[in-house]
Amino acid sequence: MLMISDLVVRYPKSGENALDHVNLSLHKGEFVCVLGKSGAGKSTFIRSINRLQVPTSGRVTFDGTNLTTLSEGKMRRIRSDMVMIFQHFNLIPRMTVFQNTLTGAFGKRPPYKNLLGLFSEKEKQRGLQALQEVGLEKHIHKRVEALSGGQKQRVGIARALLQDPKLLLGDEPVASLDPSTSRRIFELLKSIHEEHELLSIINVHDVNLAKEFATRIIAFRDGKLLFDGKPEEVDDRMFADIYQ
Ligand SMILES: Nc1ncnc2c1ncn2[C@@H]1O[C@H](COP(=O)(O)OP(=O)(O)OP(=O)(O)O)[C@@H](O)[C@H]1O
Repeated sequence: MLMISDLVVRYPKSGENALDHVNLSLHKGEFVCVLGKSGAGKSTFIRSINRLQVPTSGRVTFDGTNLTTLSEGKMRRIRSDMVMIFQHFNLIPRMTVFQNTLTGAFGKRPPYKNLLGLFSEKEKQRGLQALQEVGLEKHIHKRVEALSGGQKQRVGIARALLQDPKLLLGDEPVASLDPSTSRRIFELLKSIHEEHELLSIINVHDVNLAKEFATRIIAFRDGKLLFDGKPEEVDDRMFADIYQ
């Protein structure tokens, strides 16, 4: 489903590659957690997949389409199959839970409808259903700025569901949350992943969360792919290698 071939990212004025000749093949149904110490390249990797970060060289192929050479218009269409969950939620603070959730449908609608904020009954029904899935149906009319961090991330996930994605990307989605809330968010992500048969690729700092939820773990060190394997293969020695 997703092929990463010889991917290199070098930021301007940097003497080193943030991602250094990475090769990976990732499949539908995999819940991939990405590990690595700060600066290892995790975020650059996630952002290169949906071309928020343009690769310096190499290739990202999604469902048979080479994204690296795609025009911005075609990329926008492909991006509507990909969704990103962010550390700081990226919600619109003054809008309600319901309004924020409905913006998830924007990528698949004509722009004038988005400008006018017109939503069909079917879209509204889908919004409500997504909020039920994340357990926020009682809060639909609250402004998101009044919510806790965990609730905000649930809105982020409901919004993602409205997009009906095939690929879920998470750039440190629990880094701003306490340990028990983080665990609940991972439980939710995993159940949504299974329910909607996604490929999920999620950066996480907490190795225990990765080991508990991932079906596959990859780890970067200095931009290079250091590990690619099963969660139980991340033993103390590998842990030390990743975080040395
Ligand atoms: N916009 C940028 N301009 C220049 N260098 C950058 C930029 N973004 C990241 N880098 C550098 O690229 C390397 C990889 O950064 P990246 O953010 O991908 O790491 P990370 O593993 O996600 O780190 P963290 O866990 O701290 O978020 C680092 O050396 C970082 O300093």
